Amino acid sequence: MAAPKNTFKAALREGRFQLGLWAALGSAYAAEILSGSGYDWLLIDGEHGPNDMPLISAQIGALHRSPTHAMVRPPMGEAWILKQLLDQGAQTFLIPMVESAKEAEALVRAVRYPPHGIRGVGAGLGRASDFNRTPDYLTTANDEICLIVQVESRAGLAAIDEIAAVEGVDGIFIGPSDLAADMGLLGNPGAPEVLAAITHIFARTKAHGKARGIMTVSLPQAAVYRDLGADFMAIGTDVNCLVSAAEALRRSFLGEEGSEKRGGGY
Ligand SMILES: O=C(O)C(=O)C[C@H](O)[C@@H](O)CO
Repeated sequence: MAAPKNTFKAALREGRFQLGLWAALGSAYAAEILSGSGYDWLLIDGEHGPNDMPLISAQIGALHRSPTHAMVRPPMGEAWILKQLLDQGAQTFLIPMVESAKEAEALVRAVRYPPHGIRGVGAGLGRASDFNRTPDYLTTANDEICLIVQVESRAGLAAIDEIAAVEGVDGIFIGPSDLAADMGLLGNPGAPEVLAAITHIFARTKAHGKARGIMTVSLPQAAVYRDLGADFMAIGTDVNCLVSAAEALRRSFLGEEGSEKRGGGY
């Protein structure tokens, strides 16, 4: 019996758009609730959510046998944390702030077993191998890993072709908020200059045969990104959903008009 099939990676390869949601509450219960909401993937945010390894593992577990695929973002793309996340069953990774082919190549090695990489052998202790109940896990795991790197700075923008060309990078994900910030447009990810950069990154990513990803909490902006060719996209966050729904309920009961003001980033 082989490593679990990565349904998200397979969908991208078949050209099937994948709709996602950001999970930053740091709650396995919330992740389990959201797994029934019809999204193709859920991003477990270890960069901006109050997540540690036990919490991320619990969220991976909450999604484990659901139709919603777990995508995990570590705080940084470092081999030691990727090793732990892999053994906990993560198969799809979103790595923040990648700015060179050298960084991307190191990430590819970190998520693969030798001879193609440096991943330590320990999955027999973890969910990845169904706790050592998957006889062929070691020899089949590499192919079911999906590595997505974030391009979200001027340096990453300048290096997009070398990054997208790296064998083993399956997709490029744009972080509009951080990209805007680095472009001197903090809090304004919808600025024309940012859209121009996104358009270029998408075009070069497509040229290298890789998947194009992005996120937004604005549905009009999501339509623009979809028209630009996004292959996978998050259209909201659990935090925003909770805040907006709770405040809308209060206003509705009290008969209040209008909506709460939000900050520029998300
Ligand atoms: O820079 C971005 O935009 C992202 O990478 C997404 C954000 O980190 C996250 O805050 C989404 O809410």
